[in-house]
Amino acid sequence: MDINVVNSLTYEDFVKIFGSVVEKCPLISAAVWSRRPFKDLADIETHITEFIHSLPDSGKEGILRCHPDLAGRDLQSGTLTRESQEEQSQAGMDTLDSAEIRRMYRLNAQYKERFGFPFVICARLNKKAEILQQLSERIMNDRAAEREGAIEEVKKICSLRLRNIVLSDIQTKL
Ligand SMILES: NC(=O)NC1=NC(=O)NC1=O
Repeated sequence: MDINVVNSLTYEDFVKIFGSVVEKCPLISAAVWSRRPFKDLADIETHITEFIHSLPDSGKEGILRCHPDLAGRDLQSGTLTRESQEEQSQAGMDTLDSAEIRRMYRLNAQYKERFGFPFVICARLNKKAEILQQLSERIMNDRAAEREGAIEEVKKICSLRLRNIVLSDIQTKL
């Protein structure tokens, strides 16, 4: 996607294209649009990261609360966003056996109970064994450390979704 095209997008089209790079948080792209013109894709990512880091803890936790559980209700009922569905399937969340599903439900519930926001990890960079391992380890963290770690995962998810948008645009052009 040519950066000059991106820089000439109306904010409606910019949000339509980039609004889902942070799960269910189109506000972030709607805010970042004002920072155009962007030098390149990395520049958009930098502005998104800066926006997220500028938020108070409550704002960061709000972003985390917009994420569906891994192997949770939304996956079971088929109501995940397209991006989340692809990411969770790729990590094998849709092929867990009943014992693994029960373990994910239990650990996700315990994690939410402790922190008041859901466990978030970049599913594209982890397979189910690693996800279960991370969930059972990270639940022991203190809240501040866990909030920051989870936001780092949101940034990884965002980075991969941004790249997907650019790549899919190039593919439609070819
Ligand atoms: N709770 C989560 O970590 N959810 C997710 N991580 C991803 O990479 N995609 C999701 O839906």
